[in-house]
Amino acid sequence: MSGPLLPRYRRLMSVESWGRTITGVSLGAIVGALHGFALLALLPAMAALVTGGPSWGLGLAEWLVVLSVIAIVAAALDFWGMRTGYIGALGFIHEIHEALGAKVASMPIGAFDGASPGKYSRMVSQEMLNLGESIAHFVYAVIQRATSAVVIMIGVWFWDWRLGLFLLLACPVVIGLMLVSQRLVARGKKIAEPGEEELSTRMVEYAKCQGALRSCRQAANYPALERAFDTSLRTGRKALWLETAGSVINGALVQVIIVVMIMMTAHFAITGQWEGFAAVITIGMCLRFTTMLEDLVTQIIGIEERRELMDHVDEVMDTPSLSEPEVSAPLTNPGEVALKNVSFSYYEGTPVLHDISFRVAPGTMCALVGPSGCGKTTIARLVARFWDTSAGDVLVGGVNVTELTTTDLMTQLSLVFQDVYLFDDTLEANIQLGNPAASPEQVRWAAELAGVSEIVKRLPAGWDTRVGEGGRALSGGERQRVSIARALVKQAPIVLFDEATSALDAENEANIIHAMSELRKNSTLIVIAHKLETIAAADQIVVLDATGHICQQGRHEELLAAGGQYTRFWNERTAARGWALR
Ligand SMILES: Nc1ncnc2c1ncn2[C@@H]1O[C@H](COP(=O)(O)OP(=O)(O)OP(=O)(O)O)[C@@H](O)[C@H]1O
Repeated sequence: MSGPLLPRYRRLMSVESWGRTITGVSLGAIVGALHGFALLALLPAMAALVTGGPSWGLGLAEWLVVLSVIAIVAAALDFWGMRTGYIGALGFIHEIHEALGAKVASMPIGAFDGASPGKYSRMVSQEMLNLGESIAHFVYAVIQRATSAVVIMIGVWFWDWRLGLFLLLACPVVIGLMLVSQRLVARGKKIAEPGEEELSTRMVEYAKCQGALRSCRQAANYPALERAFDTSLRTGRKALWLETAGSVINGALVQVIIVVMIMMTAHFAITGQWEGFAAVITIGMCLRFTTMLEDLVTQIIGIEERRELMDHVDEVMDTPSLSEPEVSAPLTNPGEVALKNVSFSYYEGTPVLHDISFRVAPGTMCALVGPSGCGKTTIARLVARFWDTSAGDVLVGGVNVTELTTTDLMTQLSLVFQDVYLFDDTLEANIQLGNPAASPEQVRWAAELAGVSEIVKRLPAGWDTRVGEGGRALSGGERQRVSIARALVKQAPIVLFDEATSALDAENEANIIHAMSELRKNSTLIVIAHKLETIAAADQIVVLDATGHICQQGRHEELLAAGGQYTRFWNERTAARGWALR
């Protein structure tokens, strides 16, 4: 979504907050009009002061009363308007957090692919505050200054038509130059932003990958970071030129208006068309008017600078949500998983899976095997509906996953993947996440079985140790054990298990075997299998070739007897293991 900002705010706000914002902005417009009237009233008031007689029907004392009343009323309305506007903006900040949270929860998991975590954290922290500030402060100020300017431009005709005409003619020039200046600033930002983003990503990468960089002797001069620095410097310079040009146009514009106004007024005074005092008053008024215009431009640029933040929010809000039914269709065969003629591509035109069909009966174990990159993990992701298929159907419990609500689908599944993310909380809390209703005994039982208790013994604060963001205080194997314990407490009818590719130590290996046999008692298991023992023990093996087709399917003995890709795969693996053991 693009276009005027106010409607974009509108769609993200509750009726209440929007109402407050509109009240605030309307009060800002009234205050602006009063400021305009006050400035205009200064003209006859000054005339009355100089001549000692009435001007526009009122004497100096009366004009002073008028000015005082305007000042008091404007100050009171200004306070009220700003306060209401700020309350509206605070409501907006609260609501946008909720709206983004709800949106993120309804987005397909695949939509997060490639998005840097920094993008979301920046959006919900600094950017939200800036957007709130924009509506509370900048929009209010723009409306106020713009109304003042309009009132002055109209009112000045009653003072002197020549001045009125000048302001009227100056207006399109002002707006035109303002737009040019604004465009230049915005263009500068657009040019600089990708370079800045790349630089910050490379900086994080540089810090995180120090180990790898040092081992490659690139720690001091990491080429990707140097390139990012150069690009950022180059685009930053370009942006600076454009922004400076914008500011110069802006400043020059105000100066030109001031000079022309002073020259006009001086001309009227010299040619005797105006009294000397009238000329001085007019110059004063014109100076104030130009300051007002300058202010207006600054506020508009402030809003424009925040437009980009609204683009970030809209990008998330416009991401299509996962379509799901209000109520799930009833399961016809709990525990069953079936894929029917499933094809899938992450990017159009580059299919990863082709016409995949297989059925895993409830309570059985299916091993997915095949060369790296053939699509095994993708199959597991489609079962969990991280993405929707390009063609064909995925059925869980006998029902198409698109006919289940996300909550109901997730109730059916436990996911034990390799890239386990743990929350910065205690181990207990991380396991309990699998089933918040699990008793402490159940959590300990799962922890014991998955080998988490072993980890606890080694940690300084035992069960109370926090595992750090993402679980960085634990090794990869340990994190997977926590994930297995989660699956054990959840006791979901179906478990999707991605076996570790790396060699595990004997302790880890034994724990995983135990946990798997426990899971197998009550659940259907789909394992992305790497260990020969797991593969041989499966009730069914689905063999994929490098192109993402199923090339063989059956039990271990049948497949070995049939020859072909599975036999080659098996022989290679057993040979490799034999080689490793010798
Ligand atoms: N999020 C993604 N976006 C685009 N392409 C992807 C994405 N995830 C995987 N792929 C690509 O899809 C193909 C299948 O990947 P997948 O992870 O399913 O393979 P795999 O068989 O599980 O591999 P491995 O055994 O090495 O884990 C690969 O070519 C991979 O590069």
